[in-house]
Amino acid sequence: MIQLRQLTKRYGRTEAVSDLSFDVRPGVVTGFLGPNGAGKTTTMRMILGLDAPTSGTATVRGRRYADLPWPMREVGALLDARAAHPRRSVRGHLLCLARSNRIARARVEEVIGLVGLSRIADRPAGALSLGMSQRLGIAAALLGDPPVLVFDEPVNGLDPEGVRWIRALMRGLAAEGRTVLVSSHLMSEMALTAEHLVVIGRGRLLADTGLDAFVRSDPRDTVLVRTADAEELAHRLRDAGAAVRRDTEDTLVVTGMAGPEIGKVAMVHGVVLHELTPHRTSLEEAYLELTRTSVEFGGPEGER
Ligand SMILES: Nc1ncnc2c1ncn2[C@@H]1O[C@H](COP(=O)(O)OP(=O)(O)OP(=O)(O)O)[C@@H](O)[C@H]1O
Repeated sequence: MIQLRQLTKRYGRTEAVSDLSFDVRPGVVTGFLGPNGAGKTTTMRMILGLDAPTSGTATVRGRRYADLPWPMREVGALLDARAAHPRRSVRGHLLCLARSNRIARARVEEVIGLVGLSRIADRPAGALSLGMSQRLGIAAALLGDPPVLVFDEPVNGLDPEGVRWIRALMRGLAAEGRTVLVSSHLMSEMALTAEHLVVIGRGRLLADTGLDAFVRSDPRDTVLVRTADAEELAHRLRDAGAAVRRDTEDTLVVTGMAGPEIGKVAMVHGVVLHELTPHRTSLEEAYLELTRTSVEFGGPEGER
């Protein structure tokens, strides 16, 4: 479990993270979403003790990172895939981390196999492709077999095979009962990986919800209705409480009433329908709408 309470980080006049409170629970992948510059990396760095909060707290299993006796055994992280010393080999890098955290040598070989780097374990880290570096970063995160994992944009720069592999890995880790927090600025990516979503914009919490509830709660679902009696039906539907917009001569866009009820109203008033198509707001649309203002006003300030 990761817990954030009123977590705030200021850099000069920029408030990168503002009063952020949420829990990341075990057993599911939690997607941490927000547009560029929203504060995801800063939040993760505070969870991992790499940045000190201006105020508030971030704890892993009830303790601040600095108070964890064997941090790598409590929480594994992938923040910067190119963090390994470029001249050190894949195996050498992992052995070095294992030694300093009193992790058995056998575990190094295990994680090398787990991330599929066995064939290139003697290659220097600096000679790896971005995808291979990501795998090495993930191997390092898994080294201490930690119950909590934090991944910052892990699919960045990966080919489709690598992306599928990471998705399966994260879901597998969560299925083992671990706490998995993974950041992305792409809703399309999170829709395929996460069960729970935490969305932030300009450092503030915008949503903390299950993936399903995220779209279900959207009031902008519409039904497209085509009929030769558009005028008459629009009138009847409005009387029944729906919001109706006339799209073309024979097309209405109805909000606030589901397809079956619209059909019933039409039948009662003898209106023949030519089409009745529900349009569920997609995750992507709901996400864009939610973060719209954070992007608009994020402007140049949002750039590092
Ligand atoms: N070390 C720093 N010094 C000054 N400002 C910083 C620093 N680190 C982050 N910021 C600012 O804090 C804000 C949040 O940045 P952060 O990198 O956490 O966002 P992000 O959501 O991870 O974005 P991205 O998806 O682009 O990585 C930005 O406005 C950024 O410019």
